[in-house]
Amino acid sequence: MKIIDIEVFDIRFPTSRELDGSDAMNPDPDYSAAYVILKTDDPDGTEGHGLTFTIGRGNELCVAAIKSLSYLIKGKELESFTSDMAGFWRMITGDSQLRWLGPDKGVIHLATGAVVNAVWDLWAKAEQKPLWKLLADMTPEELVSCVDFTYITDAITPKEALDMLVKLEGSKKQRIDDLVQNGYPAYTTSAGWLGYSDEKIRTLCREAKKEGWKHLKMKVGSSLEDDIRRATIIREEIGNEMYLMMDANQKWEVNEAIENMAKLSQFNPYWIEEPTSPDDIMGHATIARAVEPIKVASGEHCHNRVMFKQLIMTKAIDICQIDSCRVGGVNEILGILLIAAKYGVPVCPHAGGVGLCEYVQHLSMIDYIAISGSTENRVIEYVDHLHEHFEDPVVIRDGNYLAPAAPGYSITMKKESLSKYSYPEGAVWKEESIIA
Ligand SMILES: C[C@H](O)[C@@H](O)[C@@H](O)[C@H](O)C(=O)O
Ligand SMILES: [Mg+2]
Repeated sequence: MKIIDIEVFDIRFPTSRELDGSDAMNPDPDYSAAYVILKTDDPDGTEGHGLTFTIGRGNELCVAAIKSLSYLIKGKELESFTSDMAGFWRMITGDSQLRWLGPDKGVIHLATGAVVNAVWDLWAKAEQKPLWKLLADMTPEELVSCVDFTYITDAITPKEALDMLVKLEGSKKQRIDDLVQNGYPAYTTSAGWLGYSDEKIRTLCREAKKEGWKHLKMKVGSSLEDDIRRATIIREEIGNEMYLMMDANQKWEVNEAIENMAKLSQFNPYWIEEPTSPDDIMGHATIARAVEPIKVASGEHCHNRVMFKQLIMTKAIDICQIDSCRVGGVNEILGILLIAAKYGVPVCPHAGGVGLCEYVQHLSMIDYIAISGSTENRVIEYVDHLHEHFEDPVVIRDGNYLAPAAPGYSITMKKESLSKYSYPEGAVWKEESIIA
């Protein structure tokens, strides 16, 4: 199967109108996707779809970067990539001129996420399997051969990775059966957005409890007084049994984070997420020591495996929050999952955004099946937005993600949505400019 053309779309959803997705750092996000379709010469019309997530302005930069990368895959056979997946990833991230824009960070790496994920989607569709199953059916050798170990061999070598996977191989089938039957545990962020009124938070918390959620995440980082008022409301509604997580979205100085968490500890938070700059490894380590037993979580703005390696090896984070497109797609994620498993750090993927729930369910599932072999202390984020735009949206039952069955990486958007939400020419945005 040859990739003969690449289409790229600038898709934006006006979520800022209702303040869905709002937090202390990002008060008015428009959940957006730089969306790519790989067209092939397959007579059945098989396509690979992928996206990278942004929150609105600047999405056009990711679109442009995807176009810049596209010459690396256009006209190539899918098999030439899948026969050496680590080599494919090195090729995409190692272009002698484009690499200068990163390496492995920023807009060019977000674009890499979209392109790499589209190739994985295409492969899974060609094999007629959901992505998690494509990965689950690989031998330990095959799975390890998908990972580029450049710059992480001090944390884990290919041989160590292989030994870890071989140990879990015999019990894989049991975990697959468990997943298919029961799904993978999730937590909800849908009630806790910062821009919601107290009344709305109250209602959504009550509903979340009724729906059977066991974990709920709220936003903090506005004023401490405000955070305390909102946490009081939330605990009143959800009681003391449910886990409550807090997310500061990088708002605080290191010392401020420690002081504020001392005050917020009365609400018994399970973790504090992104307490400070995502690049501040020492700062995270300092906070983690000071706020124990509250855990420190981070990763949605962690741009590559090398940063994750440092955060994990220095025990700066207790919870690793991979983001399916902030890093360069499935290959790099597998490397991070391996590091996290070796050092015993649970992975709880970030999924606030569009399409991220659809993506990360596959990643947690393969982590459970073949890499960490555990769901203990692990939950996938869930947000209740925009799933209706996908052909194969996530399914939640009793607070668990059910294993997707359709072939691919679950990221194919409906044609009508691609057209209606295209920016700025789609109907939704035209309406907006008429109203304005
Ligand atoms: C702007 C976004 O909605 C963020 O608030 C969101 O990704 C958040 O950090 C999360 O953890 O879900
Ligand atoms: Mg977050």
